[in-house]
Amino acid sequence: MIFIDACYRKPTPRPPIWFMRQAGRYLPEYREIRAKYSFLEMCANPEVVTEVTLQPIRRFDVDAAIIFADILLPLMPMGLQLRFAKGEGPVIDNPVRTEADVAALGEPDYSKDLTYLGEAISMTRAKLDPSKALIGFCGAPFTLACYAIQGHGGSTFEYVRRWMYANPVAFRALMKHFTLSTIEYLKAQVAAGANAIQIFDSWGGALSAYDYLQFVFPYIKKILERTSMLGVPRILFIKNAAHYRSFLRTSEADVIGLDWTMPLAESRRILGEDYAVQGNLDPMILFADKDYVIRRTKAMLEINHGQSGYIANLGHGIHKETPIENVAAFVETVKNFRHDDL
Ligand SMILES: Cc1c2[nH]c(c1CCC(=O)O)Cc1[nH]c(c(CCC(=O)O)c1C)Cc1[nH]c(c(CCC(=O)O)c1C)Cc1[nH]c(c(C)c1CCC(=O)O)C2
Repeated sequence: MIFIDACYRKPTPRPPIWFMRQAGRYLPEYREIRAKYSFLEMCANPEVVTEVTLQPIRRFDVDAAIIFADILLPLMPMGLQLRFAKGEGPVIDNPVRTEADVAALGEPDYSKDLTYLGEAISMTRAKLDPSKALIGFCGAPFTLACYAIQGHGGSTFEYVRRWMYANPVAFRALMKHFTLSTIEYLKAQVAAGANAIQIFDSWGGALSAYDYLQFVFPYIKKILERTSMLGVPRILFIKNAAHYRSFLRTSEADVIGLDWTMPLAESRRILGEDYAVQGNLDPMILFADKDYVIRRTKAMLEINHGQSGYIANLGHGIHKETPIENVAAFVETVKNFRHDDL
């Protein structure tokens, strides 16, 4: 699997490629299925999950599939009432507001809870070409806490930051709870057949470097420490984390995911030789004309010319209105890239 080789910084004939949110609404074949089910109904149906996970592989022949699920699913067996409201994104109707709320959270048991996810992973792995990796994933404790505390998404997470500083004991208890359950959640995904895992700290960039180090990073490190024996590469993606790069290299991740605000060459220098990197084309570039998409993709690849340990990806999830022909151009440009292209 060239994706796994690149995660471990082994040489590959070309960089592997997949992209975040590759199974989703920009695909007409996804929208067709989505018209028949709610999002959560889709997630709970292993046949449907297998089908939509494989859709981008069939269409673009990318090197890895990411299992169709959501970072917020594990909150449900903890007693948090999750729903996806039209036009609003995820909503939790009973957010965590007190220390007692944290103490009352259930501890999921993945031999009984969310078993559909393991079934979907095994089913997808069986149908996926052996040369392609299946990626499992989770939300990082801070991003999960953002939804659990605030009850919905946002951009600045002011309420979460305020709550964190006002209730540091409860905040740490919540982070610990999410950390322990996430370790079990990832173990269950690998046991079911996931070949790699990605930790999404989508809102992690909202803090100062000092506060991320104090309140958040120790829990990420714990997850990485406690999943090292699983024998699969671990990708750490923290959105808007340019100000954290100097200490990211103290984690035990195998791959660091970069968004488009973190220059590739500079990030590689800061992270050092021990990490592969993944990213980082701005997903909005896929709205440009096709020649520009190709040019910018080549420019991204050339930065990594001759270096192993690089996985081509977008800098965040693909937008639901992205023109498919530009997605195809992006993937083809990577798949046709050879070192002698320069
Ligand atoms: C923050 C976050 C969530 N979910 C996820 C994150 C972290 C990644 C990121 O930062 O984008 C992760 C996620 N969500 C989904 C995947 C599937 C795998 C893939 O990448 O293809 C993954 C990896 C499916 C999904 N998760 C969701 C959809 C859309 C569901 C639909 O069809 O309506 C999909 C395909 C719903 C979801 N779930 C979440 C949001 C904010 C939304 C609403 C998005 C929107 O409405 O634009 C929470």
